[in-house]
Amino acid sequence: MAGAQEKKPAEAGESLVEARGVTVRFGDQTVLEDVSLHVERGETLVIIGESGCGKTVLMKTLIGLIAPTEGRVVFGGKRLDKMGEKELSQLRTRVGYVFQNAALFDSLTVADNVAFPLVEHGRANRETAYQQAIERLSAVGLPPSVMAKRPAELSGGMRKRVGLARALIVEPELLLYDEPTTGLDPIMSDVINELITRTCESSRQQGAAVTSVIVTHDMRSVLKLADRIVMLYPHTRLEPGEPQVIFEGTPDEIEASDDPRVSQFVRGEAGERLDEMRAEANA
Ligand SMILES: Nc1ncnc2c1ncn2[C@@H]1O[C@H](COP(=O)(O)OP(=O)(O)OP(=O)(O)O)[C@@H](O)[C@H]1O
Repeated sequence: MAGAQEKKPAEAGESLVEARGVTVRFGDQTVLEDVSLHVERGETLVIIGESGCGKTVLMKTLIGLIAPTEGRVVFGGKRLDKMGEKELSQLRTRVGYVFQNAALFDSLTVADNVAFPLVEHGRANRETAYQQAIERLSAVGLPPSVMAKRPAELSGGMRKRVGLARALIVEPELLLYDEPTTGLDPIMSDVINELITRTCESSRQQGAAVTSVIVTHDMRSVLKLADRIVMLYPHTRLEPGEPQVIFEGTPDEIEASDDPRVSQFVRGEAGERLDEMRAEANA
């Protein structure tokens, strides 16, 4: 927490990406309704909320992997819906995505997985990319012995670190993390959090502070990493007219929140949820 308070966004107030009145529907299911948020350059924004409330959908919408049904997304001052496929794919080269399940290619070695984005974007030949992959893997604490292995031969914590190395190799301006610690033991979770913190710090020291958006349920990660937190509430459980973003603020503010929906989540208490879920399942 102290660490989170000391951190300062590089250019506070300037948005890198903004969602403005975003609604996302899949068929007749509304996942997001009229959601607005901004991500400031250089900050670490953490998106929390219960499973299925639309956190991943929101994160994918921010980089144009999902197009909003209504509303718009503005990235670096430009509307995504006005960009062509070429411009969108160029924009995505500025983004590193650490997927929930690491999303590695099983048929490639660990080193080739990490080198892949550089080769794919034509930013390095295979040999140079491979050398850089080795450096990135060593920076996340993976020994040379894993380079030639296949992802399936690694533990979950190792795969997450490979996924992080692959996202970092393009030196992104925006890093998106989808549940980076899910499924890991507390020590390995903290290792991942420490790597995320160090990535932010070293980018700041180099004068090009990375902007990070992290989706997580893990309150330890939230309190350790967040400059700012946004909490989403499931659309199905909102009263008509209620906003879907039910909290926006700092780690200190969320701990002091008197909204029972927020404090219940922060404390990890089920409250009436089991009975509500049974009622929903029987409806
Ligand atoms: N491409 C898609 N097509 C149809 N429905 C989708 C699609 N992507 C997500 N959904 C639905 O949108 C809802 C929100 O999904 P999302 O993955 O954003 O939730 P989440 O808050 O990230 O959940 P979790 O914490 O469990 O990962 C879910 O009901 C999901 O089934």
